[in-house]
Amino acid sequence: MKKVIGLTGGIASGKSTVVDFLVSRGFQVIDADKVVRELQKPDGKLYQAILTEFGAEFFDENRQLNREKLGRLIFADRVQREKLSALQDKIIREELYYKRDELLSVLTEHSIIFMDIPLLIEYNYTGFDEIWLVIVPESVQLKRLMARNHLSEKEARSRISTQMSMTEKQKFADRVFDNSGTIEQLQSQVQQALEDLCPTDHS
Ligand SMILES: CC(C)(COP(=O)(O)OP(=O)(O)OC[C@H]1O[C@@H](n2cnc3c(N)ncnc32)[C@H](O)[C@@H]1O)[C@@H](O)C(=O)NCCC(=O)NCCS
Ligand SMILES: Nc1ncnc2c1ncn2[C@@H]1O[C@H](COP(=O)(O)OP(=O)(O)OP(=O)(O)O)[C@@H](O)[C@H]1O
Repeated sequence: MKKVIGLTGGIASGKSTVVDFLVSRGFQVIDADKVVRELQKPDGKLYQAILTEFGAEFFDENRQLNREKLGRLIFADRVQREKLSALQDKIIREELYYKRDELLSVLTEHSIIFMDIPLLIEYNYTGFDEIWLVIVPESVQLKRLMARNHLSEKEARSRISTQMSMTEKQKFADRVFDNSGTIEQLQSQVQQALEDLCPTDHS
């Protein structure tokens, strides 16, 4: 049987770090953030809608979306966040399911694919054999988010507060990975989960 695993977690929890490990192990991963970025390019399905609703000041001279500027706006303002979500959600969802079906159609029986979807739980994505969740204590999340995105503590806290808490997310997860330690410690938890999922492979 082919399996689809949904991977999720809060902002800067370590999903991409898990994805890097899965890819290094030869797994196919659909990365929602990357798919969204493709859709927001000038020839993508979201470009025109964002331009019309938010205006040219959110794009640079090469017609690339100024992600930092739009991010600053939407994470600080619930109304704008909902406006962006209403604009993008259906198209993102269709594209992710399309990519999943396309991938599944070319893979052999007993294949496993992963879908890294940050808002998987908040936005009610379905159709997974298992949901894997990466968690970190909020203090660690805050530190990593501030460092990665060059945000003030206030900005980082505000981004975290737009998402469901990790405690709440755990109720939906089949597997939980604690990323409060080193990357190697995270990888060994993922390795264990892979061995449980497909005992003969990837050991
Ligand atoms: C606002 C945008 C342009 C900012 O881009 P930027 O490159 O700075 O961030 P990136 O796309 O890498 O997202 C980083 C993280 O922010 C969080 N995040 C993104 N959008 C949202 C949102 N609407 N609500 C809560 N958290 C969000 C997620 O944890 C995501 O992994 C971009 O995040 C966006 O278009 N977001 C809306 C699309 C969306 O819902 N993305 C999540 C895929 S399910
Ligand atoms: N165990 C760890 N120790 C130290 N730094 C880490 C660890 N895991 C991840 N990081 C760093 O924390 C930041 C967030 O990790 P990562 O990008 O994997 O999270 P993410 O969940 O994919 O984030 P987002 O969804 O917001 O893009 C990155 O800068 C990453 O290098």
